[in-house]
Amino acid sequence: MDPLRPRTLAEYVGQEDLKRELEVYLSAARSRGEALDHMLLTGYPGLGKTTLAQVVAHELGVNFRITSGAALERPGDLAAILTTLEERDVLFIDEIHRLPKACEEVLYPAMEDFALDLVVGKGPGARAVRLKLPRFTLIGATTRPGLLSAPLRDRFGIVFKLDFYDQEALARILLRSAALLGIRLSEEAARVIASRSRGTPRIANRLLRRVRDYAEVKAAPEITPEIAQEALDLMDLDPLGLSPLDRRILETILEKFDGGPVGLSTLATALCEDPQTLEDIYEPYLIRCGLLRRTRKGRVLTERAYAYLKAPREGVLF
Ligand SMILES: Nc1ncnc2c1ncn2[C@@H]1O[C@H](COP(=O)(O)OP(=O)(O)OP(=O)(O)O)[C@@H](O)[C@H]1O
Ligand SMILES: [Mg+2]
Repeated sequence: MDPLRPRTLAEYVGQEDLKRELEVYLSAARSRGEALDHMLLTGYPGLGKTTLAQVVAHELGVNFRITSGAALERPGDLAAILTTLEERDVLFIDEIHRLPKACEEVLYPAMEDFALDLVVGKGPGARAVRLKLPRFTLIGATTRPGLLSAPLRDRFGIVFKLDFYDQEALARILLRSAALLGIRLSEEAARVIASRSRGTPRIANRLLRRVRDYAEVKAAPEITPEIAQEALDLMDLDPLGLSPLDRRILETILEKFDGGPVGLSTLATALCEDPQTLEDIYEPYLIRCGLLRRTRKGRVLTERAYAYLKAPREGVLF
């Protein structure tokens, strides 16, 4: 268990709009004594989807069952989980876009009618049996909502998209984590680490652990802004939190493709990286920083990227 994972909605930092809305649905479900409507969480890796699903179960005071679209191979795998759920439980399916079609079809009646359709027997004697399931809440999480089939997407009554966190929220997460880990971290130092965390709590917590290592080796009793800065410099993270690979992406588009547009797979080949990883892990933050744009023709560097790379833009003639 991740000791830094918030358990209650109050401990869950940031995502204020989402939390306000969720509060309403939680208290309505609680006061009616009903299961919460099915909920889909989308957002880039490390933004807190799994954490939020756990928080929901905790706030409802019900069991939290967790599985993943990649782990469910056959319909029977899913049926085995569904039949052990209790009334109002939360079933969390991570990476739900990876759920096989046959499992998805088991989910439709389960989500809609709280029923499990089974075929008993073989050949001409086979018959369909409908099992009643308890009313439960399915929470699906995905980094790639576009891959979900429409019938599945439409069965979620609540859909939330998690955003990147601002610096202030990340600094609060870092101060909370530091307190839990018994690390002395100044507020100023928290802001330094936050600024390089790519808007992502998981990265913030990871950087905190690395900075702590550095502080320990330097025998520093407290993480000051200077110590944090030195440790982050050592990791080769620049002021935007860009890693060497992020910079290589921008440089490659500039040097090999004249600033773009360049298609994802061509770019991935030039970088010797997996296109999926580029698209899911690296590009979103570059886009958020205003350094990269996705166009129909491919990826293009922005003015800001040119300034960042300190390369003069080819003369634009009017
Ligand atoms: N809102 C938050 N407040 C405080 N800490 C958070 C918050 N969101 C996430 N975290 C921290 O960041 C870590 C990553 O969160 P989590 O595992 O929930 O991300 P995720 O969106 O499920 O990522 P993935 O898509 O990679 O599964 C957690 O261990 C938790 O400690
Ligand atoms: Mg997760």
